[in-house]
Amino acid sequence: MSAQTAILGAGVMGETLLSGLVRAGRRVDRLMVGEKRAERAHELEERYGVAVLDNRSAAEKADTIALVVKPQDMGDLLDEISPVLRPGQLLVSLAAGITTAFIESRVPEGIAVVRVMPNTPALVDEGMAAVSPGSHCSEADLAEAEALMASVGRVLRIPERQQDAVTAISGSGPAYIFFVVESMIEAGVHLGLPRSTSTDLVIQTLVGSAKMLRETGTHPTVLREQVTSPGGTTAAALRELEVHKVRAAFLAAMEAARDRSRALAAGS
Ligand SMILES: NC(=O)C1=CN([C@@H]2O[C@H](COP(=O)(O)OP(=O)(O)OC[C@H]3O[C@@H](n4cnc5c(N)ncnc54)[C@H](OP(=O)(O)O)[C@@H]3O)[C@@H](O)[C@H]2O)C=CC1
Ligand SMILES: O=C(O)[C@@H]1CCC=N1
Repeated sequence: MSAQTAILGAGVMGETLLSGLVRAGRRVDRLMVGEKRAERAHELEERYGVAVLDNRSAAEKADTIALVVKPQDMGDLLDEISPVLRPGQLLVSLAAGITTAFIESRVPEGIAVVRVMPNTPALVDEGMAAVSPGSHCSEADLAEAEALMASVGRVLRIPERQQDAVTAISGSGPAYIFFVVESMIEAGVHLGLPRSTSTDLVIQTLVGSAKMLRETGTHPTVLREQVTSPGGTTAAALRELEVHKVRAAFLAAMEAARDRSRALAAGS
């Protein structure tokens, strides 16, 4: 992996990546952060002991540059750092919607670009990241981006045309799961359980179910059928979920996320 890595944009995702790299044992003197706000820069310096610079200085010094600003800010950021970029550097974009072609069109010819869709479980080293190479990207560049993301979870290599769908599934996915968890906790409270009891029950049920999926490799339909006793409680509940079209709602939600990712690519 390259000697120096810069993270430009230290919000939720940028800090998640930074903290993961530090946890994975990356030397902080090989990490830099680009941040405009003095207060936030101070906070990150205090918390991680990392050098916080202006974007241009960080980009100039780094071998690998992670771009972690909002999609709407990407054009301005690229215009800011483009004058100091040189062939041999690697740009790794974590932004939803933004294509490698867009980035390549804003930086000097020949710079390697990798597009990544990460997710926030990277904060606990259980991230899921999908990576796609741009047009000037070598196998070594792609491996470098994969190694960066592998420090905070699993990595999958995908064609860039699948990135908008991936964003809708694993990028936004944690939010859908948290929404389901919130809903189940509230339902437990409605049924008369203390909030803390309901919360414990729901979280352990989620963790146990996720572990079954991962460790047994059994299809979710089979696992669901194993819980569903004939004429029992689960069947009664699942009937309500079908009546309320929850399956169709998930499909519509993820189509909306996919379409929003495409719209971000178009600059809206
Ligand atoms: N959050 C998530 O779950 C995921 C996010 N992503 C992607 O990660 C990117 C960041 O998202 P997220 O972390 O949630 O957003 P945040 O708003 O939390 O973070 C963006 C950060 O970038 C900073 N920033 C804006 N402009 C610049 C600039 N020119 N130079 C340096 N820093 C800048 C912002 O500072 P300020 O607030 O001062 O403007 C903010 O701290 C997005 O592109 C998003 O699509 C991808 C997958 C999952
Ligand atoms: O909501 C968003 O746009 C970002 C991208 C995927 C998850 N969060």
